[in-house]
Formats: sequence, structure tokens, C-alpha cells
Amino acid sequence: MKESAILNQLKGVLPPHIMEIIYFRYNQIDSYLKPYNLPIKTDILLLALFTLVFIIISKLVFGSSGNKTRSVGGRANNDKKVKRGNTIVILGLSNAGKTALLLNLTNVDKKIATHTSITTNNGAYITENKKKLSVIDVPGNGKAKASLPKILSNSACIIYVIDGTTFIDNSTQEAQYLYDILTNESVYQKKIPVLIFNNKMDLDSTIDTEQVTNILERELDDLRRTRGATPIVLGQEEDKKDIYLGIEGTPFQFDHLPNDVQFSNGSAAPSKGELKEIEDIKNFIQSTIL
Ligand SMILES: Nc1nc2c(ncn2[C@@H]2O[C@H](COP(=O)(O)OP(=O)(O)OP(=O)(O)O)[C@@H](O)[C@H]2O)c(=O)[nH]1
Repeated sequence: MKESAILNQLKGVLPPHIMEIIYFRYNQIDSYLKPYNLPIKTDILLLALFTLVFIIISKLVFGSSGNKTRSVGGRANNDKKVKRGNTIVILGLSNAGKTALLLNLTNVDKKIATHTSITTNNGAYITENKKKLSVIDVPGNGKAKASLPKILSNSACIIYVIDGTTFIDNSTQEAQYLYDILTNESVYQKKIPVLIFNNKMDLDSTIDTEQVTNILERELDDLRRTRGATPIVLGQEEDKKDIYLGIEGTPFQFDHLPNDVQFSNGSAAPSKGELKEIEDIKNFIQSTIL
């Protein structure tokens, strides 16, 4: 039996029956290699081969787990390849209080009047951690709405403002606008978070936010069935993909959407008294920063 320093060392730690097998294989390999007269000892060669096999196996095992970690990040990305923009988009029907909210959230020149806007109003919002986000308020009427798909594609989050004093009369129109927003490709695929803000709570004639939620869910449920026949409000969307809101065969609920849709109420510009801090909105914005 051929002697080898490595085998002698193994002899000290391995049981005799295992050593027997190792010796047998060793001698077999040694006899195979002998005719080649290699300038390297069989045990060194085997050790090198064993190390190589060990490296390959650990690469496969740990290398793939490394990939797994990447794919978790990847999954977050794959998770609709989320790469949202950095604009807080304020939307809603005319007179809802969008510009009032923009003024409240930003430190823009308060000279921007809270009367019917024709073009978008812009400002900057500084988050708790000093991140600067642009804020845009898109008028409820007019040409600015045509540029909405582009604005939405760069949105970080959406605040949809409702005039709580006129909601009952305007609920269908509100739902139609929301439907267009929620079925917008960017909003749907990037799962842009939406906050529905029931505004003008300082006035007596406002509606309870729970009621707003229920009415909107009912209206959106109807719209899912009839929408094919209704004109698209956001315009220029001939190639708009078919996006079905919620779960087919189940009454529509905001919970069924891929987006996080939250509700809140308050006053963007109370007619009397102190300007109420709109903490819910600020918390919402903070929670949407990726
Ligand atoms: N009482 C009260 N009035 C508000 C509140 N928010 C806004 N308003 C008033 O509602 C009116 C409309 O507000 P805007 O901010 O101009 O509304 P908007 O949504 O920007 O309207 P458009 O520019 O037409 O799209 C103004 O007279 C505001 O002062 C609120 O919280 N309480």
C-alpha cells in the first residue's frame, strides 16, 4: 500500500473502515495516473482536485443564495418594477381645494389665488428628512388635464381632494375622475399610493369620510361595468391597456387594488380659525417615500 503524508494524517482522525475505502480509491487512482509519470504526487493532485470541487460546490450553494438576495431586491423591483417619480400630484374636481392644499403644504408665494386655476400650480414640499419633492396641483377643468398621463408617470403619490360639501351631488363625476386615475397605466403598474382627502371639514355641510368611501366603491363598481361606453377623460389614451379595477365577480373595494389607497379628512383652508395642521397628509407623503 502506498504511503502518503496526507493519508497518514487522515488515519489519525478517520475510522479504520473509512480509511480502508480511501486507501483503496487512492491506490486505484494512483495506478491510473502512474503511466503518465506526472511531476506531482497523487495525494497533492487529489487534494487540489478536492479543493477545486469544494470551491465549485460552495460557489453553487452560496453563489446562488447571493443571487437570491439580489432577486429579493429584484423582486421589489419586479414588484411592478417600482420606480416612482418625485412629484406629489394633487388632483380633484374644480373647487375641491387643491390649490389651497398646495399652499398649505408648500411655502410658495401665497399670492397664488384659490380661485379656478387654468394651468397647473407648482411648489416644493420638504419632507421630515429634508427631501425636496415637487408638488403639482392640476386644475379640475381645462387643458392641463390633457397632460395628466405625463404628470402621473412622474408621480410619487397622489392626493385626490374632494369637496365634502358637494360630494353627494358630484359623486358620479368624482368616481369617473378617480376611475381614470386608478386605471392610468403608470398609477396601476407603479402602484402609486393614493390619499383621498375629504376637504372643507370646517363647514357644517360636509359628508362623513366613511360614507364617501362607500359611495365611491359603489360608483366605481358601476363604472367597471359601463366604462367601455364612456369617453376617456384623461385623453390621448388610444393605446390604454385594459386594466380591470379590483377583483372580477366581487363588488369593488379599494382594498382590492394593488395601490395603497387611504382616506382622510380635514380642511386645507378653513374659512375661520387657525389653519388646521394637515398631519394625515404629511404622514401619508412621508410613508410613500421609497
Ligand atoms: N371653508 C373652506 N374653504 C376651502 C377649503 N379649502 C378650499 N376652500 C375654498 O374653496 C375654494 C376653491 O379652492 P381652490 O383651492 O381654488 O380649489 P381648486 O381645487 O384648486 O379649484 P380649481 O383650480 O378650479 O381646480 C376657495 O374659495 C377656497 O378658499 C377648506 O378647507 N374650507
